[in-house]
Amino acid sequence: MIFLLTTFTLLAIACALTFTYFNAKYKFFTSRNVVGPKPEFFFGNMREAFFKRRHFSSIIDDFYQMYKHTEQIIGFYNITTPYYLLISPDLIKQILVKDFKHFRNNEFSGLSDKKKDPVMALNPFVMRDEEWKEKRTEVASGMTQNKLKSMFPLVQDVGKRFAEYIKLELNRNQLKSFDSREISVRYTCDTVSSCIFGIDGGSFTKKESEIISMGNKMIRSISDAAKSFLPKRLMPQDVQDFFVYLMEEAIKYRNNHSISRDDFLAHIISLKKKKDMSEIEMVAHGVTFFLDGFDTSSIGLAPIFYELGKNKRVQNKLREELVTAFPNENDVTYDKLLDNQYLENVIYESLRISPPITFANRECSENITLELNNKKKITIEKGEKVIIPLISIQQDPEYYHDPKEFIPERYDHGIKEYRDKGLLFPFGEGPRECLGKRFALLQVKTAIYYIVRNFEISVNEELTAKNLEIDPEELLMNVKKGGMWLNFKEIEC
Ligand code: HEM
Repeated sequence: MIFLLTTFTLLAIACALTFTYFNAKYKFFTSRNVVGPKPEFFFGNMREAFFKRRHFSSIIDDFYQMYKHTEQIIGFYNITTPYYLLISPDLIKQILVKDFKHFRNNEFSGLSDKKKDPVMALNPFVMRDEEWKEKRTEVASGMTQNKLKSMFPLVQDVGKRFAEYIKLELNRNQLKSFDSREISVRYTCDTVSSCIFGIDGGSFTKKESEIISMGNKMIRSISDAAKSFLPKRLMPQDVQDFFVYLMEEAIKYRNNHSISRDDFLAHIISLKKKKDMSEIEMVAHGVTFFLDGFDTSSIGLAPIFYELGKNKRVQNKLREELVTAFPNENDVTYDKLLDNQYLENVIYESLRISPPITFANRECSENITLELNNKKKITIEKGEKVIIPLISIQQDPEYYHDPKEFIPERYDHGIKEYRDKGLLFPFGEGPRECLGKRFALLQVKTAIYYIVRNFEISVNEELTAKNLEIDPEELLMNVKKGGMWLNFKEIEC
């Protein structure tokens, strides 16, 4: 009896303490006079994301819709962690650009442990403060216009092989449907393999190439670690060994064959000489390029094919534009392809509707007081977290008429206008903007060119969900549940 009573009392105390703990946590925003949705015990405002019923960004979008007419900034809880959600484009620009020094790190900064995870810890995405600045500059200087120009023939070669691959598959089976993401991964994997390691990734000749399976293993491991928000090893040892080996072989090959090319590998080799860089640092730069160039770019490319498949008017107009601008294969130059306005509009319109990264986040590094329109002031303190709902802004009917519709002509007067107003930022904004933006655009434009010139694309409505949703299993990335299935018909033009 005494035992039962003691157990019962201890349980009651534990419950009371837990309840008090959660309650205290949920006073964070009320104590600061910041409004937001009411949290519920344990889950905060993220019950559906916790059970993977909905994607984090869809839930954030509900909050955005709830408060967009009344607030510039609100607060919500992920379990017990408070997050500020920025609603006003002006405030977003302020935090990403003007007050960057107060928000120079993102939440994933410091996620990986330098000793356990030497390669991933050197990726600018997870680095902080001065170290971040140094590494970002090192990677960015390997992606200048000149270097990208010298990589263009390599990307072009993969673009041609991409079209050949689809033709070959269609010859085998005319009725075959392709998962847009799956074919996009094959293409992006081979472009980065060629540009960084100087190798053929084999994505168009093998069912699953080794480099794709290593890339996928790395992505799974990062995603698991990010979900737990604990410092963990992001890159499994066998994946690290694989990339170390690739880098060693690439450098050996280049030295033994006296190849001189102004590309990313040449940049890494020159950094080694200049800065006495270790082998791991060299591999880390290669992996930074590989990781996003393979994964994020494919997530950005897949919906472009899908939108073109759904919108025959835009697809035909784009094809006509490309045929007029590039009557012959020799006319396809780096400058002309990158300058093609309609192609750029098509890409940005798809990135507006389906940005691969649906929200950006920042961690406050120096206290700051924000003055809001209603004269209210909010102080965000060091260590506190802020979310920028990229996808919600980009789909807000207040800023875009028919926001779900794919209308590249919206940018006929320029994309800059939307960017300047803080309404279009699929690559983020400010000093921490996507480091590979220029390479990504080159990669995506080349793929679209070769596919649209060679095929008529249509959506397989039977295999593709009517209302495409973001897969709730994904933490950050906008991968569509069930995939986007496409049919291709070879054409001559
Ligand atoms: C369509 C393709 C891509 C999209 C839409 C995209 C988008 C983004 C976004 C939204 C961010 C976060 C920006 C922020 O927090 O403000 C980011 C960061 C980053 N991206 Fe990309 N990205 C793409 C491709 C690439 C490629 C090809 C590379 C490398 C070659 C790359 C390298 C990076 C790196 C290193 C960061 C972290 C930058 C930092 O924290 O300083 N991305 N990207």
